[in-house]
Amino acid sequence: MTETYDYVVVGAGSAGCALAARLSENPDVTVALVEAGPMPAGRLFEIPALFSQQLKTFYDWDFETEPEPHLGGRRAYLPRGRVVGGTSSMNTMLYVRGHRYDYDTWERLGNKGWAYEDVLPFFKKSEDNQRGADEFHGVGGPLTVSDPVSVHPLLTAWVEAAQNAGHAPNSDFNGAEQEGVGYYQVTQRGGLRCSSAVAFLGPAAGRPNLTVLPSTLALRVHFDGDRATGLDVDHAGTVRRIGIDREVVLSLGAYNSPHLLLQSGVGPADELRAAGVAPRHDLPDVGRNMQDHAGCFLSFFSSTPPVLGPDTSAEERRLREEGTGPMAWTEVGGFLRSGDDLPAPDIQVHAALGIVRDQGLAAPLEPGMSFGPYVARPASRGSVTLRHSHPYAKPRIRHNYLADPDDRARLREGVRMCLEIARQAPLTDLVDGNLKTAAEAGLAPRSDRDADIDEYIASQAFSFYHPSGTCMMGKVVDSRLRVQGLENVRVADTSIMPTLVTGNTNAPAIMIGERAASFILEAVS
Ligand SMILES: Cc1cc2nc3c(=O)[nH]c(=O)nc-3n(C[C@H](O)[C@H](O)[C@H](O)COP(=O)(O)OP(=O)(O)OC[C@H]3O[C@@H](n4cnc5c(N)ncnc54)[C@H](O)[C@@H]3O)c2cc1C
Repeated sequence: MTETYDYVVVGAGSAGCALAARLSENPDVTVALVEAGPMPAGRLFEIPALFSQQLKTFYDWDFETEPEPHLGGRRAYLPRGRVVGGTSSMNTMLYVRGHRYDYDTWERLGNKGWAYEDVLPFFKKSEDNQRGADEFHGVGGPLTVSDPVSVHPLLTAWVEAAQNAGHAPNSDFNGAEQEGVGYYQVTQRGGLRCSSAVAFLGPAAGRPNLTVLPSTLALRVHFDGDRATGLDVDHAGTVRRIGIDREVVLSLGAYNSPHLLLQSGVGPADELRAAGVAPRHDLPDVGRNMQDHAGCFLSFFSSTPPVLGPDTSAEERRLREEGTGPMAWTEVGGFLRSGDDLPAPDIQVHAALGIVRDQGLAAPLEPGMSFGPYVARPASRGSVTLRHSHPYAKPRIRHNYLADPDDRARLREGVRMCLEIARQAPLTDLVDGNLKTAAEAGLAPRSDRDADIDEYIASQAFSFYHPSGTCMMGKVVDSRLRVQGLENVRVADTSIMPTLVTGNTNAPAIMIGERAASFILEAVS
C-alpha cells in the first residue's frame, strides 16, 4: 500500500521546518516533511563559528553559476544547506527581516495581504526575543533571537568608526527604523545555533501526525490532470512514490523549488521540450526573476592577535560551558544610503572578523577584519533553468550579478562608504587601512577611483547567499502561494519573493513558512 499523507512538505529548510511544524499542530491532519539531507548531528551544526566547515562538503548543495559576464567571466559559488534545517543549519544566523518598504512593495505589486502590517504578526509569532516583547518583537515563539554573547573589540571599533563616518547608531534593525549601524541580533540560544530545525522541529518531534523523512531526495511531482497525487523520491537508491491526499508544498529553496517544478513538467513549455521534459503545465515564469545580493569584501590586517587558531576545542568547550566566546559568531554592520532620494537604505554592510578570500572559502585564520557591502534591492535579474532532464542533475544557474549599471554604481558607492569607515578612529589604531598594502594582498581596491573600485568589484564580488524570486508571487504563485493553474501545489520559501528584501533572508523565509501554514490551516477549518 502507498504511504499517503494529507500534506507533503518538500524541503526541511528555514521555511519548510516552520511550515511542517505549524501544520502538524492540527492533530487532524497528517504531514510528511521530505528532506534530501540527513539529520544535523554534532558540533558542525551547533557551534556557530564552524559554519564555514560545512561549505563544499556533503552538507552543501554546492551550486555554481554559469560564467558571470560582470564578474569577469568567473563562476560564483552558491552554498546551500543539504541537511534538516536547510540553509538555516549553515548560515551565519543574523536575524534581519527586511524593510517595511519591501513588503509594502509586494502589496503594491498586487499581492494582497503581504504589506508590512500583514507580515509583522507572523514575524512576531515565530519569535522569542531575549530582549522581551514590544510593538515589533514577540516572545514565547519557537525561534530564539538574542543579542550577541561575545563581541570582539575590532567589531566594537567598527561600529564606532562607522558613526564617526556619519552613520547613525541603530540598536534594532528590525524595529521602527532600519537605517544606521550597530550589532546584529542573532538566531542563537545560549550562544549555540537555533536553526529552523532546532526551533520548530524540536518541539514537534513527538507528534504522531508528523513524519520527517531525512536523506530522501524528491525527484518529481506526479500529477493526475492538474492535481498532484504523488511525489517520487529516492531514499538510499530505492525510488518510491509518496501519496498526496490534499496538498504538496515545495520549500526546496530558490534554486531547487523551480527546478523540481521544471523536472515535473511545470514551466516554460518550449524550454521544457528543449530539455527533454514533457510539458504538463505551461507556466513561463518558473525559474525567472531570480535576484540575489552580490557584494564584495574589503579586508584589512589588524594588529590584534588572531581570534581563533586551528584548534578551537578550548573555545568550543567555553561556549558550551559558559555560553560565550568567539565560537559564537557575531557580526556588526548596518543599512546605509548611497543617495538622499531613496525610499529605504540601499546598501547593507556586514563587518566580520578575519580576512575573507576566495568567496569566503579560505580558512579564516589571518588576523584582521572584513567589511562587505552589497546592493540591498538589486535591479539585475537571473534565472534557473534545466541543465538536463535527469532529476539528479544540478540546475543551470545564471544570476547575471551586477548586470544592471545601477547596481554597479550603487555597489561602487557602498565600497567607497566602507573605505571611508576604515579611515576613522578607533579603527585606524587597530587595522592597517593602508590601501596599498591591502590592494597588494588582493583584499581591497588600489584607490577610491571609480575605475579601481570597478576593477576590484569585477574580480572579487560574489554571492552573499540570498537567492530569491524564482517562483515569483503574482506570476508563478498567487498571493496564497498556490501555483497558478494547478489544484493543490504551493511554494513556500524565498523563491516566492517578488522583490528581494533589504536584508538577509532566513527570517523572511521562516515568515513565509508561517504564512503558508496559516493559509492551509484556514482552508482546513
Ligand atoms: C553561508 C550562508 C550564510 C547565511 N547567513 C545568513 C544570515 O546570517 N542571516 C540570514 O537571514 N540569512 C542568511 N543566509 C541565507 C538564509 O539562510 C537562506 O536564505 C534561507 O535559509 C533560505 O531558506 P529557504 O527555506 O528558502 O531554503 P533552505 O533553507 O535552503 O531550504 C531548502 C531545503 O530543501 C532541501 N531540498 C532541496 N532540494 C531537495 C530535493 N530535491 N529533495 C528533498 N529536499 C530538497 C534542502 O536540502 C534544504 O534543506 C545565509 C546563507 C548561507 C549559504
